[in-house]
Amino acid sequence: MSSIELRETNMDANLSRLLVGLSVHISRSDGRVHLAKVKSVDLVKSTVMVEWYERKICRGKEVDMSELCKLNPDLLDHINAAETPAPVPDKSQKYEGRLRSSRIPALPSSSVPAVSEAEEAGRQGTHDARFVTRSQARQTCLFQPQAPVSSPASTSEPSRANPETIHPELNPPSVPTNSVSLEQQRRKNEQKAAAALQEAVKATEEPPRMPPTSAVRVSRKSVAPHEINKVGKRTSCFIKPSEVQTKRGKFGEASRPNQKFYEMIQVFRETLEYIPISSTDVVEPYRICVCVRKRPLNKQEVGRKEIDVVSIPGKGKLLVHEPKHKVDLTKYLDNQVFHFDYSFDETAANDLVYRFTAKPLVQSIFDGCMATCFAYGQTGSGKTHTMGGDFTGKQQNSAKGIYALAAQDVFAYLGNRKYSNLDLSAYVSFFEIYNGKVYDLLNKKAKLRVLEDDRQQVQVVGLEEVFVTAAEDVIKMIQAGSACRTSGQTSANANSSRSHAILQIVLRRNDRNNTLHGKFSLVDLAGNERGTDVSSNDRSTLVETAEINRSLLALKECIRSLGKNSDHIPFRMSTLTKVLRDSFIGEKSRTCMIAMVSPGMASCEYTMNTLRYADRVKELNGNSKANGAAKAQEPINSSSDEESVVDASVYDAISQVSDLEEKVYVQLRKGIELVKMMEETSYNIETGLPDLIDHSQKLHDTLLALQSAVDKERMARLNI
Ligand SMILES: Nc1ncnc2c1ncn2[C@@H]1O[C@H](COP(=O)(O)OP(=O)(O)OP(=O)(O)O)[C@@H](O)[C@H]1O
Repeated sequence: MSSIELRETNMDANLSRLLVGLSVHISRSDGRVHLAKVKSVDLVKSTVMVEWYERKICRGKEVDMSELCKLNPDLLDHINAAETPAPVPDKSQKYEGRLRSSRIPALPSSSVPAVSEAEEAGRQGTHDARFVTRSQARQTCLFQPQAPVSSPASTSEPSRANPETIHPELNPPSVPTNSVSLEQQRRKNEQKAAAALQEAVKATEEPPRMPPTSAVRVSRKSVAPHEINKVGKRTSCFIKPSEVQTKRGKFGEASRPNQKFYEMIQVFRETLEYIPISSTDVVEPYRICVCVRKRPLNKQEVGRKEIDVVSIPGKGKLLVHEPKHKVDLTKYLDNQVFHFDYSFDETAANDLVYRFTAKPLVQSIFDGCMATCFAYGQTGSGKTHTMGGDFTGKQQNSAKGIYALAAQDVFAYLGNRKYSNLDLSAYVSFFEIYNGKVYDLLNKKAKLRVLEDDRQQVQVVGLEEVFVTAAEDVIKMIQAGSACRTSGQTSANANSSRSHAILQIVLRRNDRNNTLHGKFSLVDLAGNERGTDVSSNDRSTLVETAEINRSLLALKECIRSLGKNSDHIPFRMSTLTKVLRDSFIGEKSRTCMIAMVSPGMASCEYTMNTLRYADRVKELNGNSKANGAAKAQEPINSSSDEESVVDASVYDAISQVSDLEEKVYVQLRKGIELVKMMEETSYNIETGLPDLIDHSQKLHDTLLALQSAVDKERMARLNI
C-alpha cells in the first residue's frame, strides 16, 4: 500500500470512528427534522449514511456532510475536540485556530517527492489552480488525525500566490504514472469533502453572512481559480455573498431565490416552440371542454422574485417545471406535460378566453341546451378575475368578465333574426353555496332551501329570477351580488373563496307557463387549495373543507359520468351538483371547465392538484365534441331516473371510491418518483428499499380499501 493510500485509509477510518454511532439531526424531504444514527461515512462523496426507525421499519438516507454540519452545529466541535487537545483561544483567529488544529500528516521526508505536481506545473508555467487547491484542501481537511502533529507554523498558511512556496509537507507525494488520474480523482473527491466541511463551518459559524443553501452550493460549484489561489484561509474558499449577489449571468440577478431552478427553466423554455392561441383559431364545438388559464405573476410574487414554473407553448399544452432535489441534493426539474382543449397563457385577455370557452355555450342555450361554465382553481389563481371581470386595484371592472360578456352575447342573440321567432326572454339569478346552504345574492343573501319534487326536479325555493332587457342590467346585478358576496367574506361564516358563486342566465319562452328553453350557469367555484388541508382543528374549517371537498368531488364525478354518457349521474352527492342537476342530464348539456393556475413556484403543489383534477375531468372525454357519437340519454324532465331507486349510501360509496382513487394516484406517483430517483442517483438500494416497501404497503392498503368501497357500491346498487 502506498503512503498516500495508507494516509487516506487512516483518514477515512478516523472520520468513521468519530462519526459512526453518533445521533445527529437530519432533515427530511417533507421538512421534518429528527434524530438518526450515523452508520457510515463516505469521504469520497463527502456524505454520511444515517439510519432511523419509523413505524418499526429501519429507514436510511445518505446525507451531504455540509447539510449535516449545518443541522448539527456541535458536530464540528465534537470533531475538533477529538482532534485538538488544546484549542487556540484567540477569537479573532478562530479559523486559523482550527486550521492549526487540523493535523496534516507530516510525511516522512523520504516519501515527500522532490517536485510536487503543483511545483512542477508552476515551474513549467502551466500552473493549474487545481493543484494548489488540492494541496490546500488537504491542508484544511479536519479529518486527518493519525500522522504526527506538525508545528502550527508549518501547517498554517502557505504562500498563496506561488505554488513553489507551498510547504513540502502539504504537497502530495508522487504516484506511479498509471495511477495519476485515479489519484487525481481521489484527491478531487477529498477536496470536495473538505470544501463541504468548510462550507458547513462557514454556514454554522457565520450565519448572517451566508445566504441560504443555494449560495453554499454556488460557492462549491463556481469557485474561481483566482479565488482558489487565495485559499490559504478557510474563508476564502467561498464566493462571498456580496460576490454572489452582484454576479450577473445570462439570466440576470443571481440573488434570486432558487436561481438555479430559474436558469434550468429558462434553458428548458428555449427548447419550446410557442404557438399561442389567437382569436383567429377555430373554436371547436366541444360537448365537454376542459381548458387551462395561467395568470401572470402578481406584484407580490414579482417582489419576492418568485420563479414562474408554468409554461404554455399553446395548442392546449401546458408544462409544469416542478423543482425537485435528488437524494444527493442535486437540483433537477420534473417537467410534467398536460394536454387540454385550450391553454391560455398569462398574456391572454378575458375576451380571448371567453371566445373559446363560454361563447359557444351562449349559442347552445338558444338551441335549447343546459350549459355550465366552471372556473376552478386555488385561491388567487384568477377565477373571479375571469368570471367577474379584471381588477384595477380593488375595483373590479364587471363589464370585462365572462359573466358580462356572456350577457352581452345573450342580448345580441335575442335581437338576432335567427332566434327572434322563438319569442324568448332572459332572466338572471345570482346565488352562492356556502357549507351546503344556498344564499340569494340578489335578495340580501336570503337563505334558500333546495327541494326535489316528485319528478326529481330540483328547485331552489324562493330564488329571485330577475327579468332583464339589457347587458347593463346584468352588469349592475353582478356588481350588487359580488359586493354582497364580498361583504360575506368578513363575516364569521361566509368567505367568498370558500363558497361557490353561481350566475344563471335563463331563457324562457314568452308563453303562459314561461317554459324553460335554455339555461347558462356560470360558476365561480370555491378555492380548491384547502380541500386537502387537514391541518386545522377548527371545527368550522373542517366542516367547510369537507363540504368543499365533497362538492368538488361530486362535480368531477358528474362531469365524468356525463363524459362517459352514463345514465347514472351522481348529482345528489352535493348541493352544488343538485342545483346544477339539469346541466348534467341529457344530450343537450354542455360543459366547460376553466382550470386556473398560479404560476409561482410556491403554488406548484396546488397547481399540480388543479391540473390533475382537470385532467381527470377530461380523461374520459376524448370523444367529447358536441358532434361526437353521444349515446341517447333520457330526456330532460324524465322521471325514470335510476337514482330515484338507489339508496343514498351509493353516493357515499362513489365518493369514497373517488377519494381512494385519488390516493392511489398520489401513491403511484410517489412510487414512480422514488424508482426514478433511485435510478437516476447513486441511491443505495438497501436504504431505498424500505421507502419503496413503505409506499407499496400504502398503495396496497389503499387498493384494498378501494376494492371494498367498490364492492359496497355494487351491493348498494343491487339493494343487497
Ligand atoms: N389573468 C390575469 N391577469 C392579470 N391579473 C390577474 C389575472 N388573473 C388574476 N389576476 C389578479 O390576481 C388576483 C387574484 O385573482 P382572483 O381574485 O380572480 O382570484 P380567485 O381565484 O378568484 O381567488 P379567490 O378564490 O380567493 O376568490 C387579482 O388581483 C386579479 O386581478
